[in-house]
Amino acid sequence: MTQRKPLVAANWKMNGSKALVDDMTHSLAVVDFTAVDVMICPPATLLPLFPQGTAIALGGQNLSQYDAGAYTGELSASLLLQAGARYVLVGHSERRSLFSEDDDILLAKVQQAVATGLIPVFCVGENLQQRQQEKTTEVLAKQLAAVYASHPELLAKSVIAYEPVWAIGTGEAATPEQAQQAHAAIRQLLARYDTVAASKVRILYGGSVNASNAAALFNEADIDGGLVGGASLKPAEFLEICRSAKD
Ligand SMILES: O=C(CO)COP(=O)(O)O
Repeated sequence: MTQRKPLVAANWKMNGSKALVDDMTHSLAVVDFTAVDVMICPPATLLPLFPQGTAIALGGQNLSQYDAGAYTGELSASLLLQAGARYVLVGHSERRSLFSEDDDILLAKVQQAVATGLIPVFCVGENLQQRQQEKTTEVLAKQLAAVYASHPELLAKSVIAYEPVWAIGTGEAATPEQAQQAHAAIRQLLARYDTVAASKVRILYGGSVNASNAAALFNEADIDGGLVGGASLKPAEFLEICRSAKD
């Protein structure tokens, strides 16, 4: 139905090893990459350990808002690119809440990524209290506006990830209906800034995706793949999730 090719992305967070790089690469060799794009965001030190010349794309989990200089411990977009990344997560809820990344920082990060040729995967999502107070759309609107209202040209270069905070790492995924409703709202909100880009942008669902619930989620009209945490550390299960995504 859609012209959007699905993307299934792994976020290993602060997990993984050289052994997992090898196991995952081996396991994913059988994916039909004409039907789905697959991307892995390992810890940055593991990026160069992935073999070159496979169809698996790589991403960073975070980047600096600065381009170079005296920023001890930080990694620039250019360093990630040179380590093999093509994508980078920006604004994951763990970065927002645990590392105090605010709207201004996140805009700077998306700009750094795009200026350097990385595709930002911009993460948005409400927490439980916001959902219970029926503020989900309002929260999504504010998070998206922080980047795309002032810089609509960044949308055509982005991927969006909808990750409701209450579904991350809890085993309680959004239902396909809940997720589709949020994805449709995101697409509609983005259409304010660029209608064409909004219809083309891939919107991934993240939050307790596993091999049992992936197909039903990916089947929804505005869900263009997933951003998978815990289940992306298990090669056989992650392969199943990749296989659940079709055009
Ligand atoms: O945060 C996530 C991906 O970025 C989701 O994590 P889980 O799949 O472990 O819920």
